[in-house]
Amino acid sequence: MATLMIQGTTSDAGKSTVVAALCRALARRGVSVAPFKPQNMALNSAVTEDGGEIGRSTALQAQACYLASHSDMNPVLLKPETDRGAQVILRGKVHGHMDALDYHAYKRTAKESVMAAWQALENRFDVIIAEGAGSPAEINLREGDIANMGFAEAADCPVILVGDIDRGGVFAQLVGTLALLSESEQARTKGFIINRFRGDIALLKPGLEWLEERTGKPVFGTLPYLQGLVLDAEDSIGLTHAEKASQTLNVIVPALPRISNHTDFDPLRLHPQVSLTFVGPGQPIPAADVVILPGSKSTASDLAWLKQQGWDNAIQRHLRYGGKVLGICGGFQMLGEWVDDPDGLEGKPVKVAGLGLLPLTTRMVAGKQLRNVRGVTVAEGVTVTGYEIHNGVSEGQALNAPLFDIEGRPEGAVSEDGQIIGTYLHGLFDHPEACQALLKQLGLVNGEQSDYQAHRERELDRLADMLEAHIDIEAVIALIDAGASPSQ
Ligand SMILES: NC(=O)CC[C@H](N)C(=O)O
Repeated sequence: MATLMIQGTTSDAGKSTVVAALCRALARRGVSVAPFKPQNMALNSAVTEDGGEIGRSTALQAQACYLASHSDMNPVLLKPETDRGAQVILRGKVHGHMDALDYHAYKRTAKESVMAAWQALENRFDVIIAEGAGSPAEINLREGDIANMGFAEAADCPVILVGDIDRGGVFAQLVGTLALLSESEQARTKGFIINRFRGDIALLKPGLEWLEERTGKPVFGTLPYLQGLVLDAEDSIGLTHAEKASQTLNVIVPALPRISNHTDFDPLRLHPQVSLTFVGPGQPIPAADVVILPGSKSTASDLAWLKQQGWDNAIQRHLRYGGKVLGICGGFQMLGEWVDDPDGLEGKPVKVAGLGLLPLTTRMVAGKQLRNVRGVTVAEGVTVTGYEIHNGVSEGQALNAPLFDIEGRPEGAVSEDGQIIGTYLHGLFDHPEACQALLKQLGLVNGEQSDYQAHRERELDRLADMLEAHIDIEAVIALIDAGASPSQ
């Protein structure tokens, strides 16, 4: 039983990717390994096999280990609902809503859950690859920390620090981060990984030697910038998309302030016949074949945002021109007549008018619905898989014409003219046949099959290959075996 923690000098330094790569590299060598992220802040979540909710990036790392995901792999998940408050998920279950100050105080209690979850994993697996959050040098958040060094110290595990050279200033990132750590934290930091390097490594060499000399710690390797990597993102939306050979179906998605599970769209980003564009605030809304309203952590406030941006009128115009609209989860709720949140589960108590495109109303009720599902499309009987994460319960006539049949339970809605479609299912494009069938319903008549699951598996292997080629993995394994002993 041994734990290694990967921390980063900044958010988005590539920790999740390094952890996924390391997990796959070790798992395919036959090591019994599991991922662990003590605390994550993200609106992309997954339903675990034990019926809990964790960050998607951790669920992907579980897949990298050939494991089903488990709530213990990410015991604290913070899902921001406003700029200052978040829903706190503890070991897979909703604990409540807290603002930043309350949470800071609550961390001491949360730490017990974090350590209990880690213990449970340690009992099941030989190696745990833990992932930090943000940077360990956030000195204002250091007290009672559970996300980075607070966990590493409690678990007494070694740490590797990842710096992102693509942002520039990587030596300052690494040396500066180290300088801000306490002596014991510095000692447990056993070396570095430089991420996202492009160019001639010969030019970087003198810098790496300087870094090793200056800190007395090794650089385990320098990872290249990976082009076109599409894997479940932790939170931020990568707005670029590769050029497509033939652009057939133009899909636009408003980048809602509280968009949740935008990973639903990854299969579309990769699909050779789909051009997917996220439209941000203030951007003109381009002409499109399909508008998809994504999931939202705060349906009512995102709906207000949508109206402020003029999307309600744009969608009406889009429909008049024969376009189609798909709403997923929060987006589905927005398509109805009312969204009612009497207890303020997602902010303040409100009742707001929806877009009025489907005869249904939604009420937010306590007790989150969390489930992985499997069913068929009503139109063609094609297999679909997905998962549900929502408080809302919808009612109304629209539900009499469902989109899916989930083992006898009608799910979603299709308008009479087929222009407006809604569903609570996330991950609905993941299954290749479902993706093809749904794109057909959205207007792509001769759609090819695009297998996103197979893509994910290939990408994980590609990541592990890349890691093996550029990192001294034997040294990393030796570090895992040695633990946090004061070797340097
Ligand atoms: N995942 C979602 O889009 C959730 C929708 C909404 N916030 C609810 O909880 O019902």
